[in-house]
Amino acid sequence: MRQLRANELFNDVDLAGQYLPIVKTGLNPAGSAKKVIIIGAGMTGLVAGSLLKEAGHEVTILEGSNRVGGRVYTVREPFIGDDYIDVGAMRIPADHQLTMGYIEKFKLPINPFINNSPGDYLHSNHVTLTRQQYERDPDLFGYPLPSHEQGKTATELFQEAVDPFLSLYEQSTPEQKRELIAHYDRYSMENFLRHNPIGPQLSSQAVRKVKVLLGIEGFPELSFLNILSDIVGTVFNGEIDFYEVTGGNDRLPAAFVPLLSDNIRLGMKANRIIHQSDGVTVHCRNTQTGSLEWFNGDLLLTTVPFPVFQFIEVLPHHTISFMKRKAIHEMHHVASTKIAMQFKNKFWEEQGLRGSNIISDLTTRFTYTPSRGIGTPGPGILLVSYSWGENATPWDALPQREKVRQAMQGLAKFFGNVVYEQFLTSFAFSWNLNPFSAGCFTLFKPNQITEFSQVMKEPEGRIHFAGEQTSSHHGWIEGAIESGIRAALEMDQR
Ligand SMILES: Cc1cc2nc3c(=O)[nH]c(=O)nc-3n(C[C@H](O)[C@H](O)[C@H](O)COP(=O)(O)OP(=O)(O)OC[C@H]3O[C@@H](n4cnc5c(N)ncnc54)[C@H](O)[C@@H]3O)c2cc1C
Ligand SMILES: O=C(O)C(=O)Cc1ccccc1
Repeated sequence: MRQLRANELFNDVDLAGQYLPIVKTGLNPAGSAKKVIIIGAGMTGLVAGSLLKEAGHEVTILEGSNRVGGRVYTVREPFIGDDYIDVGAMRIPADHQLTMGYIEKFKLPINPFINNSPGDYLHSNHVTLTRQQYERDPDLFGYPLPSHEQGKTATELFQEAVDPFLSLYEQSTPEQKRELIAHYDRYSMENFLRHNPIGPQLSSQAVRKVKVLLGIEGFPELSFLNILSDIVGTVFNGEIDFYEVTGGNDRLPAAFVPLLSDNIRLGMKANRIIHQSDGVTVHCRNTQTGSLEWFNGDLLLTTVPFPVFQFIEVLPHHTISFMKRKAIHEMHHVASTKIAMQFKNKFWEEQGLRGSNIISDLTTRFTYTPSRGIGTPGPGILLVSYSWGENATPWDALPQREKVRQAMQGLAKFFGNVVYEQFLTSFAFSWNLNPFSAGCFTLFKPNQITEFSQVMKEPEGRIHFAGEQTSSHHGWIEGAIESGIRAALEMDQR
C-alpha cells in the first residue's frame, strides 16, 4: 500500500538519515558542559541522557515509576515459565532505522514479529473468514455496500480513495506539498473518506468496513494525514517486515542502564518546575519515602506525555508560551488496553494460526498469536485483546474479572471451549488509566499539524520538550528516539 512518509507531514527533513550516525557514534560535543535534568526514563529520556552524558554533561534522570522503559513495558509476572508479553511496544518496522540502529548498537537478539499471515482470521458481521477467503470474495462479510463498492476489500476501497491525493502529493514541489498538507490538515479520517474532495467518496457502510478491517474504528475523528502516515501504511500494510527483541522489548531500554545507572533516580515523580533565568529547579515526590526532593540544573528536558505534563506546575506561569500550553492541553492521547492470557497448550496452532492475528468487529478487536516458540510444546501466551481509542475506553468501565470474562468470551467465538479448559492466567493493562502516560500514543486532531507540529517541540527558555508526541512518528519508539536525539542536539549546542 502506498503511504505518506511520516516526517514529510511535519516539514522535517529525513531525520533518520541525519540522526543514524549519532546513534552509532554519539554527539560531537559543541557547547560547554552543563547540568541537565531530564524528566522521564522512557526511550526518549534514556536516549537523550546517554548522548548528553557521553558528550560531557552532568545528567540526572528523574523517573516517577519504579522502572525504566515507560511505554516499552514487558510483563513476565504472573506467567509461568520464562514467557512474557510486550504490553507496550510490541513490533518494530524494519525501516525504523533509529530503533534498529540502537538494537544493533546494543547487539540485542531479534526475531520476526509476524504481523499478518494468509491464515489470519477476519471477523465482521458475525462472519469469520481466513484472509485468503476474504481476499477471494470480500462480499462474504455482508457489508450492505452500494453496487460500485462491492467486490472490493477494505484495502482496495481505501487505496482508491487516497490514491488521487497521494499521486497529487508525489507530483508536487516541496512548496506545493506544504500547501497540500495545510489544506488536507482540516480533514479527519472519517470526513476525508466520506467527503473526499479529489477521489471517490465512500458510503458510510464502506467507511465502516475500512474502519473495522484497517484498524481505525477507534479514532476516525482524528487527523486523516496523521493516521495515513502513521498507521494505515505501516501496521496494516502487508508489505512491511516487523521485528521484536527476543526475550522482551524492554531489553532495549534496559540496555541504556549500565551507562546511566548513576544518573537515574527511580521513584522521583516530578510535580513542579521553577523556571528562572539562571536555571531550573524540579520538585519531586519521592514515591518510596513520600518526602519532597529538589533537583537544580542549568537546563531541563521533559519527555513525559503532554496529558501527564498538565499535572506538573511550571512557575512563573508566563515562562511557558500560550501556544505551547495550548498544545499541551489540546493534543490528543489515544486510549489503549491490552489483555493477555496464558494457556496450557498453543491450541491456536492446531487451527493453523502460527504467528498471526485476528481482526474483528468484536470488543476484543485485535488478537495476536505469538511469533516465538511456534511449534514447541507447552504453554503459550495470546494477546487476546488489543484495542485503541473508542474501542479501548469501554474496557476501562469493566472490573478486572469482567474484563477477563469478556475477553475469553470473545476468544471462544474463534476457538470454542478450549479457551476455558486450557486457561492458566491473565494480565490486563489500560494505558488510559496509567498515571505515567494517561493514554497510549499521540495522534493529531484535524488542523493540529498546522497548529502544533512546530510549537510542540520548541524549547521554552531553559525547558526543552521531547517524547513521541513531539516527533514525526507518533506512536512509535522511532519517534521517541528521534525526539531524544533532537533534544540532545539542541541542549548540547546551547
Ligand atoms: C499499547 C502500546 C503499544 C505500542 N506499540 C508500539 C509498537 O508496536 N512499536 C513501536 O515502535 N511503538 C509502539 N508504541 C509506542 C512506543 O511505546 C512509544 O512511542 C515510546 O515508548 C514512547 O517513549 P517516550 O520516552 O516518548 O515516552 P514514555 O515511554 O511514556 O516515557 C515517559 C517516562 O516519563 C515517566 N513519567 C511520567 N510522568 C512523570 C513524572 N511526573 N515524573 C517523573 N517521570 C514521569 C514515565 O513513567 C515514563 O517512564 C506503543 C505504545 C503503547 C502504549
Ligand atoms: O504497532 C502498534 O501497536 C502501535 O501502537 C504503533 C502505532 C502507532 C501509531 C498509531 C497506531 C499504532
